[in-house]
Amino acid sequence: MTPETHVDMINASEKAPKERAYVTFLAGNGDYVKGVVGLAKGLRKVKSAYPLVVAMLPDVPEEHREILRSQGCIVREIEPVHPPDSQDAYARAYYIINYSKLRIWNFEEYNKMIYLDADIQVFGNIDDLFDFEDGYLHGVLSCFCEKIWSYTPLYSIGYCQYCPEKVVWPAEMESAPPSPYFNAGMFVFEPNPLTYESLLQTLQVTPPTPFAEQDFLNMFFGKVFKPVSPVYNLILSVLWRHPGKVDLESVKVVHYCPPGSKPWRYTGEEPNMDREDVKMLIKKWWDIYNDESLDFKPKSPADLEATVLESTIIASVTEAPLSYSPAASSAA
Ligand SMILES: O=c1ccn([C@@H]2O[C@H](COP(=O)(O)OP(=O)(O)O[C@H]3O[C@H](CO)[C@H](O)[C@H](O)[C@H]3O)[C@@H](O)[C@H]2O)c(=O)[nH]1
Ligand SMILES: O[C@H]1[C@H](O)[C@@H](O)[C@H](O)[C@@H](O)[C@H]1O
Ligand SMILES: [Mn+2]
Repeated sequence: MTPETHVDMINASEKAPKERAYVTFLAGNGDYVKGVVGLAKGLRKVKSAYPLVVAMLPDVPEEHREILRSQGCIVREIEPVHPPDSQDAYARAYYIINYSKLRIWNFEEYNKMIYLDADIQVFGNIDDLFDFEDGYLHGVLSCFCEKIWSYTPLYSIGYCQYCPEKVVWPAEMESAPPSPYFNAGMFVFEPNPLTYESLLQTLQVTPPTPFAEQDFLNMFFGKVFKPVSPVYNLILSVLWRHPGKVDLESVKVVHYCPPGSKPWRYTGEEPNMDREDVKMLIKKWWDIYNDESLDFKPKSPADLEATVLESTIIASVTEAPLSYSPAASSAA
């Protein structure tokens, strides 16, 4: 290889130390692939120095993998992780999808990664999160105010981590206030084979709970969780549940979590979806998604080939496609 060709081949991912990457997760043949494309373009827009790995289940069609490779993503197939007990087919699909996320702890060639859900968009550079203290799992607190939490005693007394001072903890309540609980749509973690094995073994003796891997990860990493500012994962509903808590101007990451807020399915009909701030954030997501100048542009055919080559297959298991709808997250 001549020095010139080498210079030609350098792209953002090659300039960065190999051992850091963003990672997202994709399952099924539905429209979450649009979320991943949007995220890849968003990371490019804010000039992230690190590549985006897409951990995906075998049921993601080749056509979608191709779209992601052409957007510069590193495609990595993962084996589904099955929940310990048998549930009905619908709940089972929900648990398999969410627990499979645990495979990312096995991405040993990286020593630090930032996980982002596919329904997340970055509006500011968050590479600084990689420099947060090693040995901890960094994430943003969940808000307990949405109806999806109504099965918990927390919800019935109106307790939320965003305003703990609002509720005096009732003496008759059996338990103490919960320890800090993070939203599993964004977290900074360190892949490690021992942690990975321990995660999978612990999962096999842990009965599934409604928030699946989010509950599980909170339990598993409880002692090493460090909360970071909500600007690194603004759960959209915090805008109306805790107005004034987060300054939209300073927000770097938006999580289109509440029902009806996935930008690629947005109709504006669900509760709160007609708010001006929500409409503005939906538009900003589409502006990035539609911006052709943010498409991945390999500097040379060799550059494209390098991206494709990095997309190695970890494991391939032939399984019947999973059927899942996000509504299951509340029903499970
Ligand atoms: O059919 C699907 C469903 C989900 N996903 C992936 O799984 C992620 C999690 O799903 P949602 O974003 O729809 O879930 P929510 O953000 O609404 O719910 C929250 O709870 C979930 C578990 O109930 C997860 O922990 C999630 O990270 C957390 O933010 C998606 O972003 C996407 O990356 C798919 O690829 N295909
Ligand atoms: O904070 C969020 C929020 O409350 C969502 O409604 C719920 O889906 C998530 O699981 C949670 O982490
Ligand atoms: Mn999400």
